[in-house]
Amino acid sequence: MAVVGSLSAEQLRSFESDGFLVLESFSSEEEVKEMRDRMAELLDGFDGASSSVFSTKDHKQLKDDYFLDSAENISFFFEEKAFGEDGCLKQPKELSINKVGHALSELDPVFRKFSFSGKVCSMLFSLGYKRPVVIQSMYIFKENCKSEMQPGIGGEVVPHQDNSFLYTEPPSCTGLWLALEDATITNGCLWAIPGSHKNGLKRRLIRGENGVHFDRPSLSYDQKDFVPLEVKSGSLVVIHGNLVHQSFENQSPKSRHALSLHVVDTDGFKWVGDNWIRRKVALEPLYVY
Ligand SMILES: O=C(O)CCC(=O)C(=O)O
Ligand SMILES: [Fe+2]
Repeated sequence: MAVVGSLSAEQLRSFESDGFLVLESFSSEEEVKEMRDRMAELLDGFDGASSSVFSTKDHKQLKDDYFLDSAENISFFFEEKAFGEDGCLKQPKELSINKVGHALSELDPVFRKFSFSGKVCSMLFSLGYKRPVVIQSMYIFKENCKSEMQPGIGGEVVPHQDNSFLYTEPPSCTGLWLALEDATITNGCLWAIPGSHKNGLKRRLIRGENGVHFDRPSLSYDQKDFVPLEVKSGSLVVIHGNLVHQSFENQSPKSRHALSLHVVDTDGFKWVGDNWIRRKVALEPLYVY
């Protein structure tokens, strides 16, 4: 496949210097709607019987087979706050879901179409990818609860670097975060520390015999170093694998849907065996250069 790079020298400089880049109007309204409608359909078909709470604060559930198996299927994860003391959902399942993942790009035709699109490929080509694969794809809801009784069900994502979770030797992960709704400070937009990608990878999540653990304790970051990345629906945020980023709870009555793809290179880069994702079937590359 012939690919040409779509990023300008100025955009590449900005990415190099900040560790992130916002591409406005990357997706059209129709494309965004198609993905949102498709997710509504997938949720409709989900019975809620088999699922797992997902929280970045508590890594116990990562041991859960449901999570580990989700590397190669389309799984549904509930918000921590979604359940009452009786163990029942406090509100309809559409408002209780944290995310759906982690092989949407591989298995679902609508998300696959976006992931393999010419514009995604040419952007990755600009970044130097030779044989990129979407190693992880997820639809993040960060839902409001549409009730004044319990605002902010959409949970926080604590500060992290994506290379901690998706490690190649040498590191090659880039996050492609597509806003499927406007993301603002009040509904839990991304926040990042500009330039933090230059300070190296601080820790890794290791999959061992008995589930997963971090090899080092978490670092504390100064909140005043983070800048908010408020973006319009359809904007793509390109995230360097070592960039420190986070998001807060949704404190607003508006949801904040997003599609997050994580790409690694498979030409000259080795997917290490102790990553949480251990694929039985190799992924199809977006292109081969
Ligand atoms: O959507 C969020 O709030 C966080 C997403 C994230 O950390 C990522 O896509 O790498
Ligand atoms: Fe991330």
